[in-house]
Formats: sequence, C-alpha cells, structure tokens
Amino acid sequence: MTTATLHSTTVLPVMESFYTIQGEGFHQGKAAYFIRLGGCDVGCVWCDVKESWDADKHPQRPVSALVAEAAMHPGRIAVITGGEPLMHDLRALTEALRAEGFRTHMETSGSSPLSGKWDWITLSPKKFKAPLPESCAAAHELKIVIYNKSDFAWAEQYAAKVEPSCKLYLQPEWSRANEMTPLIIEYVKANPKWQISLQIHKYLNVP
Ligand SMILES: C[S@@+](CC[C@H](N)C(=O)[O-])C[C@H]1O[C@@H](n2cnc3c(N)ncnc32)[C@H](O)[C@@H]1O
Ligand SMILES: Nc1nc2[nH]cc(C(=O)O)c2c(=O)[nH]1
Ligand code: SF4
Ligand SMILES: [Mg+2]
Repeated sequence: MTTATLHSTTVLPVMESFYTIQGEGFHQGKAAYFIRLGGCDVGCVWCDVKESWDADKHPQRPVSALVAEAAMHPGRIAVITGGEPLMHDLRALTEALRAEGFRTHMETSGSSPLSGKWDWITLSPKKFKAPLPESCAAAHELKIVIYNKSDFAWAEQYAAKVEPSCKLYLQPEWSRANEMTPLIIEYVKANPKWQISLQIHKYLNVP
C-alpha cells in the first residue's frame, strides 16, 4: 500500500465546513472553502468559536468526503481552521486537497507540531499556549489579536521571531473592536510594517 493510500483512509473531527469569503489577513476578500476541525487545547478567553474546543462533540469524517464537498465549489483555496487544526495529522487532508487543485491555507496558533503541506500558513500566536519555533519559521502571515494596549509590545516579540518576508497583521479582538480599532489605526500609521486586519465576514454577515 502506498503512503498516499494510507493517508486517504484518515478521518478528522469536523465542526463545520462552508464556502465563503476569507474575511481576514492577506487573502481577505477571496472566495475560499473553510473546513473547521474540532479540538483545541489553547483556551483563549476571547475565542469566537469555543464550541469547537471539544473534538468529541464533532463527527469524524473521511478526508475523501470532505474534499469531494469542497471540490463542488469553483474556488480553489481551502482554509483549514478550527479549533486548533495542528492537533491533528493533516498530511492526508492537504495531499487530497492539492490533488483536487486546491491551494492549502491554514489558520493556526502554532502550538502543536506542524503536519501537512501548506501554500499559506497564518500564525496567530496565543499567550495561553505559545507557538513552537517551527511554526514561527514556517509562517507566511503573522496575525496578532489585539485585546488590550499591552498586546502591541507582545506583537513585536513575535514579529522578531518570524521570517523577514512574513506579512504582519494586527486584528482587533471582536468584542473590544470599538476600543482597539482606533489604537490599531494609530499604531499602523506609526509602525507601517504592520497592516490592520478586520474580520470583514462579521461586517458582511457571511460565515
Ligand atoms: C478561531 S481561530 C482557529 C485557528 C487557530 N486555533 C488560531 O487561533 O489561530 C481563527 C482565527 O480567529 C482569531 N480569533 C479568534 N477569536 C477572535 C476574536 N474574538 N476576535 C478576533 N479574532 C479572533 C484567531 O486568532 C485566529 O486568527
Ligand atoms: N469568512 C471567514 N473568514 C475567516 N478567516 C479566518 C476564519 C477562522 O475562523 O479561522 C474565518 C471565518 O470563520 N470566516
Ligand atoms: S487557539 Fe484558536 S480555536 Fe483555540 S481557543 Fe484560541 S482562538 Fe480559539
Ligand atoms: Mg472565525
């Protein structure tokens, strides 16, 4: 049996999957198919998908079925998110997505070991469980959630750990967006290596 065949038998806990507009970061505004995997051991107090945390609450689904559903839509960006996707072995999923012509993107805290083949890794480090050095090295985009003023200095610590080519984004924590967005605007104006990332899907009322 080949490695690819072995991987094709894999199942993953899936909370939801949906075709939408990427609302955040460098690829904001592009059509993308999202697969939200269950399970997260990071525990951010302000997490906007706490329902994802317990993997056992979500059905185990075969990778082949997930990719077949994704391929029914015309977009060819697949975003793997969660929960914390790197709690799972993502080799089979990324191989199968690429075989269908998808570019593989991931949203991760980087706190569990990397697996899979990725065209784009969005690293969003968390104070609650720090990212591994390998995730910092692999990130194409660093996206720091700003919950209070002290998070700007914390963001700079991670900007120093990623590659020089890594894009840098500051994103207001949603419940504090009214207070934090003006601070982010001033910070980006003073520190133009950073850009602002808004969660535009929440303004557009799409998933
Ligand atoms: C729900 S997380 C799932 C992926 C992974 N666990 C992570 O945190 O990167 C997806 C993205 O949403 C961000 N996020 C989560 N809750 C948020 C909130 N309340 N406001 C703004 N961004 C949030 C995360 O930082 C991450 O960039
Ligand atoms: N439209 C849309 N864009 C997103 N970008 C990152 C998301 C995520 O939850 O990982 C997300 C999401 O949940 N919806
Ligand atoms: S790491 Fe991501 S999914 Fe996990 S609690 Fe934090 S924001 Fe939520
Ligand atoms: Mg989201």
